[in-house]
Amino acid sequence: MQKIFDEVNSLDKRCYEKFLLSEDLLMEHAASSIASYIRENHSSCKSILIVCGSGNNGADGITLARLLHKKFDVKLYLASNPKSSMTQLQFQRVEALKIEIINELFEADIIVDCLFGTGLNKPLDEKSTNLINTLNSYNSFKIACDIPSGINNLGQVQSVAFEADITITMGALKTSLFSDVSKDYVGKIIVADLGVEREVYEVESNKFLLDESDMNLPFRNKKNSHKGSFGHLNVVAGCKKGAGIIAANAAFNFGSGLVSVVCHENLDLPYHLMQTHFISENCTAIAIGMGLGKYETDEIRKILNKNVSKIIDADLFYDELICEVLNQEIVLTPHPKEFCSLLKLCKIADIKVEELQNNRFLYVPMFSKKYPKVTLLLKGANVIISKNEKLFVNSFGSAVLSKGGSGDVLSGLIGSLLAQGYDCLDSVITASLAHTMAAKNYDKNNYSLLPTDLIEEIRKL
Ligand SMILES: NC(=O)C1=CN([C@@H]2O[C@H](COP(=O)(O)OP(=O)(O)OC[C@H]3O[C@@H](n4cnc5c(N)ncnc54)[C@H](O)[C@@H]3O)[C@@H](O)[C@H]2O)[C@@H](O)CC1
Ligand SMILES: [K+]
Repeated sequence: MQKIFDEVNSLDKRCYEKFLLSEDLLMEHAASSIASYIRENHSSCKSILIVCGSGNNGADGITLARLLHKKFDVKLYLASNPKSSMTQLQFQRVEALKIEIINELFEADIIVDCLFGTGLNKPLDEKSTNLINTLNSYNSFKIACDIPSGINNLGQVQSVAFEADITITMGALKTSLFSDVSKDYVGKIIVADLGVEREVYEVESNKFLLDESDMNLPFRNKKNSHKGSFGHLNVVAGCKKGAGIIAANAAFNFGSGLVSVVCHENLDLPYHLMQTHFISENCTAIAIGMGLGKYETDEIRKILNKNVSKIIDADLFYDELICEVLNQEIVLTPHPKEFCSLLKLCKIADIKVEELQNNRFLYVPMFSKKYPKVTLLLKGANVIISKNEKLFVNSFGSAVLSKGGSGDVLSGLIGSLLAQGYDCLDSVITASLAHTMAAKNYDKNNYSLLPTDLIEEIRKL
């Protein structure tokens, strides 16, 4: 996993003070990283348009123009006059080289967006909005320097933002790149070193971006085993029984030795799933909430107080009963609307979904601080997992998963690992990665995925 930071100004400052690197040197490395990327990946392209603002993001762009001059047909567009001292210095350097400054935008082979970086501190005016809209309308390959212009430090987009194919971000990963809104703008993200290795530049952080290698699949490492060695998950099926059956099916395919669906009515289940009317004596984990609908409160309370690992989803986020278990080691997997209800029930905030979506990295830590034993997974374009003030982002999700039943599969995967003895955080991290990797491997199209297709891909991981 890789560290994520809310801000990097203090890390830049640490570089000046601790390693005696100058701002000029850092900027040279920033621009050099973009130049190397272009030389290595787009050597056959001819024209490059670099669009610069008045601050140091613009200065990165002006420096880049100098580095690529002569190798490519480089044109600089200055959206406003160089303001920061670094921008002015870099500008004098390109003037000395007679690099062409243009007043009209055009569809170059590559566009590099250096309009605003981390210094964006107010809404875009009409001129900047129009400029970004024009750049977005071009078919050029689009590179964002540090962060696509228009995304602020909270990962919010007020009107428009540059739609990058790739973002080359300076020094370290920033939280703002991983808001749900940012997902449509950042493209692929790579980190540029600023004169020292990344591990030297970075300090401690409690936020992490998950990599594929963080997925710890339940491969068997003991030969002497039987079905009881891999746990028994009970999935409580409610009114909408399909949800529970999907979860149970996913759980069985993800390695749980036994899976039972708990339901008072007799169900017609696939042969590998068992049915029980009450929680099994030997169950090692419970999944509850999906498709639950109306139910007997006392019965659910009894299940929630059973001393085994639990994953709770869906309908229970609208019931005050949930507040009774928040001091247990449990897993909660709400989508944004359910999380808003949960925040209200536990008196943290009374907010609408839009407010949450604009501030996911604010409300998730608030919840975790109040309930450190809970492992929370907030669904979204970029899934956020949090436990005891540590936060993990899974950015592998895609629109393929935006279908009914995907969440039930995820609950089943988490339940399966809990039943097999994983702790809450490990279950959630591995299940979430497996869920998104399976969706990524589904190669038909991005609209037709069925829960059964997803489970089929899980089987192939
Ligand atoms: N500090 C350093 O050592 C380094 C900084 N670097 C670059 O510097 C960037 C940050 O530079 P700055 O702090 O100068 O900020 P920016 O270059 O992001 O922009 C700030 C400038 O834009 C103006 N501005 C902000 N919002 C505006 C809006 N909505 N409409 C019009 N004007 C607006 C500000 O008044 C200021 O002049 C980073 O994103 C990165 O690209 C990199 O070169 C790496 C090293
Ligand atoms: K930018």
